[in-house]
Amino acid sequence: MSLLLSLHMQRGDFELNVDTALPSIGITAICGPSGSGKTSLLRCIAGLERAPQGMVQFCGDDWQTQRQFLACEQRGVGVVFQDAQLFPHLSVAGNLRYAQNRQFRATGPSFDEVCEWLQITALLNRDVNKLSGGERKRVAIARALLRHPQLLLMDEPLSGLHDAARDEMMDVLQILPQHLSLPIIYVSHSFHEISRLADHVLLLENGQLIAEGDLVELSTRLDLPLSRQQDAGAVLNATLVEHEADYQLSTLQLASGHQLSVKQISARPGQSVRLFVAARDISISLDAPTQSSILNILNCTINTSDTNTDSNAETDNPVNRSQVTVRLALGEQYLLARITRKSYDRLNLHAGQQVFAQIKTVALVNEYGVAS
Ligand SMILES: Nc1ncnc2c1ncn2[C@@H]1O[C@H](COP(=O)(O)OP(=O)(O)OP(=O)(O)O)[C@@H](O)[C@H]1O
Repeated sequence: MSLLLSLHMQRGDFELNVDTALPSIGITAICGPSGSGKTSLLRCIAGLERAPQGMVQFCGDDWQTQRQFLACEQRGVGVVFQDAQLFPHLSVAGNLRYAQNRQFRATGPSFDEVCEWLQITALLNRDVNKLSGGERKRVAIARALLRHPQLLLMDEPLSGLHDAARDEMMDVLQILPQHLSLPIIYVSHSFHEISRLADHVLLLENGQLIAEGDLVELSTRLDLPLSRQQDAGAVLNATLVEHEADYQLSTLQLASGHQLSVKQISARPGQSVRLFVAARDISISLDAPTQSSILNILNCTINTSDTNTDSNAETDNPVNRSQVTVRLALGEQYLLARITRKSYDRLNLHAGQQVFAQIKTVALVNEYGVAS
C-alpha cells in the first residue's frame, strides 16, 4: 500500500471521515452520490485543501502530519479538474510545453509518447479555445502527465461529454495504466465509467467510507448501492480462449470454467480480459433452454437476492416494488440479474437453487476491455 490516508474534516453539517490505505498501482475510483465528499477527499490528497485532523503519507513520505503540510506543488501530484483549466492564451503545444518545463521528476513519458496515448498530436498547433470538450480533456490529461507526477488525480474527467465522446475518452483512459507506472485516483459518480476503468474502489456516502476493495468483488455486493443503480452489473475477469473468425465472435473463459461468447475482441488467446455484464441483460430460467438464440447459457446457483432494488419506488415496503436483483454464483465469481418481482415469485426463486442465466451475446458488445 502506498497512499495512507487518515482525513477528518467538518464543514457545517458535512463531515468527512476516511481512514484507508490505497494501492500503488492501477486506477482507484472514488465513487459516491453528489455531495458525498469525493472532490473534498481528492483535494485533501492533492494538498489543495487541509483537513484539520489529517495524515497523508505517500510511499513513506509525509505529505501531511500534525506538524507539516506539503502544498500541491511539493507533493508532485498531477491534477486534472472537471473543467480542464487550460491556459487560454497558449496553444495546445504551449500548454504542454509549459508543463514539460516544470517537471516534478526527470523520469517519465516523453512528449511524443503522451501525445500519442492521448491522441492529440494533430491538435498541437490549435488554439485551446477552439477545441471540443473531449479534446480539451485529453489535452488537460496530457499536460498533467508531462509534469511527470508520482500520482495522478482526476476529478470527473468525463463530465459534460456526450455519450460518443465519453466512450472515446474511456478507450483512451483504459490504456493509460499499461503505459504508466504511477497510481491514478479517479473521481466519478458513474458506475459505467468505473466498471470500465477502475481496479480498486472507495465508496463514499455522506462523507463516510462505506466500502472499499477490488471492483470485481464490490460490483456484485447486494448490500452496497452499486448493485441498486440502473446500470448495475458484474465486473468479471476472464481469459480469451479463441476467436471464431467466421462469426466475428470470441470465446472467453471464467475461472469457474464457464465460457461466454462475445463480439470479437482484439486480444490474443490466453490473454486476460475484463468483462462487464449488466444486470438488466441477464434473464433466469429453471431449465436449460435447448432451442434458444441466446448463446450464453450458464449453469449457476442463486446466492442471494435483493428485493429492494428499485430504490426510487414510493414505498419502503419490498412487497410493493417491481424489481429484484438476484446474485448468481459461478464458482468464486458472481453475476447480477435484474428481473421483475413477478418473475421472481412465479419461478419461486430462492437461495441455493440451481438455475440457468441467459446472456445475449449482442448485449456484451463493447462492454469488455483487455485487462492491464
Ligand atoms: N468550499 C466549500 N465550503 C463549504 N462547503 C463545501 C465546500 N465545498 C464543498 N462543500 C460541501 O461539502 C460536501 C461535499 O462536497 P464535495 O464537492 O466534496 O462532494 P462530491 O461528492 O464531490 O459532490 P459532486 O459529485 O456533486 O461533485 C457538500 O455538502 C458540499 O456542499
